[in-house]
Amino acid sequence: MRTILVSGGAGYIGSHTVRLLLEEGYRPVILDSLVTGHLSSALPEVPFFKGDIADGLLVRNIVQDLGIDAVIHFAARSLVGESMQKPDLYFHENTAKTNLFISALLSAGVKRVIFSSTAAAYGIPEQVPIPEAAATIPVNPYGASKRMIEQSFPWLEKAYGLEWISLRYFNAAGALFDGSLGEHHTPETHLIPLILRTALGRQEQISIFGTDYPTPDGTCIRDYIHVLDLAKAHILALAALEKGVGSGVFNVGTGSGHSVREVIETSRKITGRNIPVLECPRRPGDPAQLVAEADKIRTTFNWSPGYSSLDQIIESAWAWHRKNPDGFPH
Ligand SMILES: NC(=O)c1ccc[n+]([C@@H]2O[C@H](COP(=O)([O-])OP(=O)(O)OC[C@H]3O[C@@H](n4cnc5c(N)ncnc54)[C@H](O)[C@@H]3O)[C@@H](O)[C@H]2O)c1
Ligand SMILES: O=c1ccn([C@@H]2O[C@H](COP(=O)(O)OP(=O)(O)O[C@H]3O[C@H](CO)[C@H](O)[C@H](O)[C@H]3O)[C@@H](O)[C@H]2O)c(=O)[nH]1
Repeated sequence: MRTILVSGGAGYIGSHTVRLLLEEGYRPVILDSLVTGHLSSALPEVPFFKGDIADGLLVRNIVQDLGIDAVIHFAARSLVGESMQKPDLYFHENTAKTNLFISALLSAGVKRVIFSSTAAAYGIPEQVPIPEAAATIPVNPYGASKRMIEQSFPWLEKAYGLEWISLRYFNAAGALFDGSLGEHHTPETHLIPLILRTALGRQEQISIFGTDYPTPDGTCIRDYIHVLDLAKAHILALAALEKGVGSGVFNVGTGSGHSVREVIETSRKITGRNIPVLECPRRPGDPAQLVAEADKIRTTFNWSPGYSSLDQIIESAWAWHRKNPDGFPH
């Protein structure tokens, strides 16, 4: 049985991936500082270490004591707006700490890492759908902090034999379908949770950031990917590294996009609730369209999304929000 260290395993995407690792017969181990994560999202049977990825001693002890075979590295700060206000925080938390984390892993003998990257690595895309080979010119420090780590990987591969896969997620969304696990960020900035909070009457209206984009209905288009499909991509990436498929960068998206208005309309249909909207100016830094070209991950890993229709994404997210209007208790 392979033992996988999951940094950020008490966060949104990490907690769903831990569930899938268990189902697929892996032994996950969580390292999380709980800076944005929730202890109550972690299962009691999964070993949990509260600590920082930059704590080299702790990391080496975990690797040695638990016999870590590979790492899935989710732990990061990921608020684009905050990164514009505090770029140094993002280069410290995401870039510097990840570099320390990987050094500690390598010194303890762990060579396989799956890394959470982002569509923000591309910046404003020149073409949509966006292929992995597109230019990467991030337009915010968050995207830059992740891209710098991707740039370090080939050097670490050459020097130390690091085997790495960087997954560039598009818009992670959705939850477990039984409402037992879902998305709880504070502050919440993502579109779907905010729409569903509005459906629950927790906020008066949902703001639409920009109605004058060059898209069919004037609102931004995004490629929403169900968190379980995202989790599956990590499992397949691990298997690929085990088989020696080789390191590289992969988009994780469906290859098709939905506008903000479409997401609101589908949410009205699924919740049966009134969802008032407020049309607002554009949010700075939002590209009109972000849609993945997803051929590389489909052909290399034989991955395909199973739960990423807009209906399935919103149904599952609604199950979580309705059952847990206040999110996780701690
Ligand atoms: N949510 C998205 O749509 C999205 C899109 C693209 C990329 N990503 C990336 O995916 C990853 C997970 O995102 P998420 O939405 O689950 O975020 P999240 O905030 O829910 O989870 C991040 C987890 O990492 C932990 N953490 C942060 N810094 C840490 C540190 N220094 N040491 C130990 N633990 C630490 C937090 O406590 C939290 O549990 C992040 O790297 C994020 O940048 C997310
Ligand atoms: O109240 C809101 C919130 C969002 N939006 C719009 O909804 C779309 C989706 O916005 P999100 O904030 O949910 O997601 P982003 O596309 O901004 O961000 C995602 O993609 C980024 C890459 O650009 C990063 O990877 C980030 O971590 C990830 O959540 C955007 O057009 C945004 O302008 C609204 O209209 N109203």
